[in-house]
Amino acid sequence: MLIIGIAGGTGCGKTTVVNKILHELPEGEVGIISQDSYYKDTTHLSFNERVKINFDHPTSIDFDLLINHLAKLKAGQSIHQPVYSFVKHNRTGDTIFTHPRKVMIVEGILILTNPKLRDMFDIKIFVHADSDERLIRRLKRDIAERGRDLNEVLTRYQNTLKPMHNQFIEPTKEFADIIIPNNKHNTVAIDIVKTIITDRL
Ligand SMILES: Nc1ncnc2c1ncn2[C@@H]1O[C@H](COP(=O)(O)OP(=O)(O)O)[C@@H](O)[C@H]1O
Ligand SMILES: O=c1ccn([C@@H]2O[C@H](COP(=O)(O)O)[C@@H](O)[C@H]2O)c(=O)[nH]1
Repeated sequence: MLIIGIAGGTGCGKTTVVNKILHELPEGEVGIISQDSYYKDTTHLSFNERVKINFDHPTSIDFDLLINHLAKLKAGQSIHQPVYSFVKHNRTGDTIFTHPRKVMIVEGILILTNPKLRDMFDIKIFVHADSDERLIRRLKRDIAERGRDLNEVLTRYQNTLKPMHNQFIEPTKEFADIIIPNNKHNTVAIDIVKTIITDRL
């Protein structure tokens, strides 16, 4: 199994890049693990308490479960990947039965911050987009898909996203084997990643 970690700040285009890689490789050979599925379970908290959580800090992620699940997949076992709701700020209680594949992609803003998880990746990729580009994309996406309004996204960006990005996410760029510039759609980079994956399989 080839395990690929894809990191980068919110809105840089990780999910988009992953979908393009998925599209380029034979069906059934690639599986996806999203870091977002591993936000800590917060069922014991009220909605108002959950809204106050810093979702851009490494402590918000259940890395033990994520590492445990990835190790199981590597050992050939299937897992029940939690499903996360950005609207509820919590796991839904549902799971996706995820089978081991030849290529497993793990994507998320904080996946390169954890040394144990980082060591499990055969290839580490960091997707880069400028902060203004990421903010614009995040605004559009969160309003359209995640039930947010303009004020909420901007306030969270200033108070949490920007400082957390600078403190935790941007520094993990140094661990990357490949940095994909993604201010614009980058088909050349996707082709290169596809070639590297195909060569390693
Ligand atoms: N290179 C790009 N150019 C323009 N828009 C993009 C690009 N990559 C992604 N997007 C858009 O930006 C938004 C955030 O992208 P997404 O892949 O969800 O980012 P991430 O998973 O890193 O948060 C989506 O609406 C997506 O369609
Ligand atoms: O309940 C939640 C959990 C996370 N977020 C935000 O999501 C992004 C990470 O997702 P991307 O797809 O990489 O953008 C992170 O910046 C969190 O702030 C949330 O809004 N609510």
